[in-house]
Amino acid sequence: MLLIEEVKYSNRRRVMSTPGYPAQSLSPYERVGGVKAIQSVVDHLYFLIMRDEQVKRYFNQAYLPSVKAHMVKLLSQLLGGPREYTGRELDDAHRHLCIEPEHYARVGRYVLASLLVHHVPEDIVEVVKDVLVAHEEVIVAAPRTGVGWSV
Ligand code: HEM
Repeated sequence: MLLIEEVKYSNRRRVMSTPGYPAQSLSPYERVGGVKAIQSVVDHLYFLIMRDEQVKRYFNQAYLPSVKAHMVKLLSQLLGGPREYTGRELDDAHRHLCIEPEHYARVGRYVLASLLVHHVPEDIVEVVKDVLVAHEEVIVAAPRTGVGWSV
């Protein structure tokens, strides 16, 4: 089962209606700038991860272009974009890595930092943060919730 599901937004922003154009509501995916913006966020995320001595070793055996492509699709789907994620379930993708809780928190902070430096609206950052907290137990070896989530 894919545990990260599309985030349902109750507070979809209404774009001001222009005479002749109907009001539209934008998904979080559209609000952040679509796939190009999400690719930039993910590039930045792995830039940070691969410069962190504590976490980069987990990726020694990984084929990074594929991991990044899957992360782009997962994040896009989470934010209400196309449902195109074809990677493994998150528990299957991470179980063999025996990830420590503090390393999950480090990567989580990098996710949030990457969103912030790309000027992703704060309400969307908050939703991603909630998703990260909620999915720690799927990804880490022995979860210890609630550690180190401030950026
Ligand atoms: C923060 C939440 C995380 C999400 C949403 C996430 C998401 C993903 C996704 C979508 C993949 C690709 C799956 C596939 O290709 O089938 C992946 C792979 C991977 N992730 Fe994560 N990940 C997270 C946290 C972490 C953390 C904390 C680490 C290590 C410190 C990590 C290390 C890896 C590695 C090494 C792979 C490649 C595994 C392999 O190829 O066997 N991930 N992750």
